[in-house]
Amino acid sequence: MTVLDDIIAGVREDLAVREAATPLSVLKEKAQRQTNALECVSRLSGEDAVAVIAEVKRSSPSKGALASIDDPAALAREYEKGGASVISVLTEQRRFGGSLDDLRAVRAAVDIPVLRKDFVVTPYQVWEARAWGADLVLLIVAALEQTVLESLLDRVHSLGMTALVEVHTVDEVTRAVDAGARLVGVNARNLKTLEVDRTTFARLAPAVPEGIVRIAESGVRGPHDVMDYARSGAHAVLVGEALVTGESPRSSVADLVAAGSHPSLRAVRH
Ligand SMILES: O=C(O)c1ccccc1NCC(=O)[C@H](O)[C@H](O)COP(=O)(O)O
Repeated sequence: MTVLDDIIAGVREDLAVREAATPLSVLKEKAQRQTNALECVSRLSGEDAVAVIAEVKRSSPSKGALASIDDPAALAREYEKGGASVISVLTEQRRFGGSLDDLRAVRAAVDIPVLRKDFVVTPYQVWEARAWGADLVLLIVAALEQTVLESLLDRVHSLGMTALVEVHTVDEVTRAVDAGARLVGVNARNLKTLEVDRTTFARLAPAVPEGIVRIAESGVRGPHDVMDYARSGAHAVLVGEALVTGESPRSSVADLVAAGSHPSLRAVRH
């Protein structure tokens, strides 16, 4: 069993408990009471600068406890003030210490789009994301059969949200594009070994067709990594650990945003 399999087994157990407590019909009513999801594709398309997706991440399978984050809303507000384009909220409980309550709190605290970052394997979780105010939902290609990926992507779009479709190989890029992804996230973290290889983005980016937004996920330690990813064609970066473990989340985000708009990157922007 891989780490990803293990995480998903736990996610399915927790999901069964929530499904027993809240019927899908109730969830749908809650989702329909939400204001419309915010548009995300153009915000992340890196027209003028590399966009920063800043993550609320308490712990991880690779590093264990990272930060206690007693007030995720306050952290998200700091990220927004630092210039983040999107807030990513890890809602998985067992390995990342997140929750849907974190998602709700962050949604209420900021004006920018919010990503539900979890291991989504059923439409119920997509409805949950909308019911708790998410604008984006992560779909991990490695965790999904192609027909399931396609139907989840359709559900995300039908609810007015955007999917961030995560890939780790060129074959997965093809699957993401065939399924209709508008945002493709290349994760430098191998979900089987948990090793981070920052060269993954440069290898996979050329396989992502023009017109699809390319997001570099994981392994950003500071401004130089944002610039390296940008030179390899990233329109946006997704950053967790470096922000939650730093001294000042607001200035850490601001430093990454400044790096992403560095004049030397104008020549490589496309
Ligand atoms: O972070 C992990 O250890 C991890 C392990 C298994 C599956 C997913 C994992 N992380 C989710 C993410 O994709 C990252 O939180 C995100 O890309 C930010 O990465 P980082 O900036 O390196 O914290």
